[in-house]
Amino acid sequence: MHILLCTQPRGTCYVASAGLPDLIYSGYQPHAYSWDDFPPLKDILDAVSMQSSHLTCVFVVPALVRSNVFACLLKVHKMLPGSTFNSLLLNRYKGGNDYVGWHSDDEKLYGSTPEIASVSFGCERDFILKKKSGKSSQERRSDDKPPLKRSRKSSQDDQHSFMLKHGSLLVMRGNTQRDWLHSVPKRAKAETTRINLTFRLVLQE
Ligand SMILES: O=C(O)CCC(=O)C(=O)O
Ligand SMILES: [Fe+2]
Repeated sequence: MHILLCTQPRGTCYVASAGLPDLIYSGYQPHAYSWDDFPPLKDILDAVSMQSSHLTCVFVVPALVRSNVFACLLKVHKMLPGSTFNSLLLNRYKGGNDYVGWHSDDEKLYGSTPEIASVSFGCERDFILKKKSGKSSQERRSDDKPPLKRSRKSSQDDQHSFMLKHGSLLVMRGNTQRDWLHSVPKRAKAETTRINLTFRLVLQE
């Protein structure tokens, strides 16, 4: 698999269906690879988005049945029966120095209430949600400023920390992007690679 490496503090790769508006965030405009460039990712997309009546089709694909990925996709599908996605931002954290800074995925192309299904593989990492301070705060992805502190759920319920383990599924929907920031901070003890797949629906113009 080709991972597009740029100046972000992790590897990223963007895959999207043809004809969608470009994704631009924090000054980055990643090249949109085609699903056909990555057949395994296309299988994953199909599994995540398919209708339940077609679910059995995937069971007969031996490569998927054997893989942990498949169990994960079933989880996504069961939890989000009506959801469809047409783009994927893949993140690769090679070790504890790789991170994503505080941001919200509130780009216009996702609409006002984006649904993001985030599947994680490999090294477990903390994922932190922090309530935005201002009512109309639009703090953007700040990859140049790593979150410094190990966060715990605060007494004001304005911060929550989740350990995203291998095979975990995290879903952000509703007003999550409007009201909350999230980050995956640096972690000295995270020595191995983590791959994170975030499936999103880009609205057609
Ligand atoms: O790696 C993660 O769990 C989060 C990635 C993320 O927030 C993003 O790609 O927008
Ligand atoms: Fe994000």
